[in-house]
Amino acid sequence: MIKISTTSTIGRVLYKIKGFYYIENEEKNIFECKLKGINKRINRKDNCVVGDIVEFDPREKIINKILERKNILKRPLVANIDLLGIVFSIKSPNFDMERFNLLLLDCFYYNVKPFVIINKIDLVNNKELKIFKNSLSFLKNLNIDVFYISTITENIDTIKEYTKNKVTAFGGPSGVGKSTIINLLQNEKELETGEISKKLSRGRHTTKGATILHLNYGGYIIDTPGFSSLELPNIRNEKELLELFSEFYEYSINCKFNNCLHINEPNCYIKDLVEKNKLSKIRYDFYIKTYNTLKNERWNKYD
Ligand SMILES: Nc1nc2c(ncn2[C@@H]2O[C@H](COP(=O)(O)OP(=O)(O)OP(=O)(O)O)[C@@H](O)[C@H]2O)c(=O)[nH]1
Ligand SMILES: [Zn+2]
Repeated sequence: MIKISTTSTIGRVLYKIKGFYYIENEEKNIFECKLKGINKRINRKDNCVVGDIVEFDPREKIINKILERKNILKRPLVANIDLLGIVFSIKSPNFDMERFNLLLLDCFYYNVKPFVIINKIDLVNNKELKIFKNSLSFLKNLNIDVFYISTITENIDTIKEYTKNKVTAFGGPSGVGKSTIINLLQNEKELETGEISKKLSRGRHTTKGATILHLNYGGYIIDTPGFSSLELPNIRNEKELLELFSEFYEYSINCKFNNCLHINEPNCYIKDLVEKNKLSKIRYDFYIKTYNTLKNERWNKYD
């Protein structure tokens, strides 16, 4: 058991500048602290990161302990995210299904709950929108919520409601409207908590890392939309890959082989379902492609 001194307080790391951590306590006061030596011993970048919930001593200005994390993302390096908003535009730039699936895979791998925002629907007609929605119908099987929006022609109150009292990060390709959306969510806040916002923007100019911002309607937002990787996470084997395709899981007990990878095996129930349009071919093809990439570029090295 670690002894907690009487001055110890719990707070969240909002941002980090040159070895100083800016921690917010429950009363929304911000404290500048350093990391206690013992926590620094292993010299790693992820010792203490933005989003960490920490025990700190406000008098000594020292972080004593980092509490267990719910999750940690690598890019941006942030911990304890409740939601990741995957933002794409339907057009301009065109929607990119492969990249979209890669981001979903990242979410499952890092144990972050995703939701999807398809922006710029003002650029298509009703028919095009309907066809597009159909191509993303597989999200329902994955229990992923999706919002079709335009920051120009619609208000985004549904997204405010959804992110209320949550820690939300946004990711997606360049130019899809992430900053526009974040600004719309942020705007009212500027008026009410100008003081904190001033402090935070000071941090923003001097740090390249992630920053967490308040939402006036409750909750936080990560303002570094750096989660847009095209690289596969470190999936170590077939089993780990299959775990990231949860929609296959419940059906795979019907495959002839209980270790079926749903590739070339006979009597594969998953392949049957895909042929009958009962499982998304888009997702299945992405699975096969990912499997092949990992097998050729990573796993065979350990054979
Ligand atoms: N037609 C249309 N344009 C939009 C919409 N939302 C944003 N835009 C425009 O799209 C462009 C890119 O928006 P940003 O918010 O800068 O996109 P971003 O995703 O933050 O881009 P990066 O900062 O490069 O990652 C801007 O010119 C916006 O005005 C929308 O709903 N419809
Ligand atoms: Zn199978």
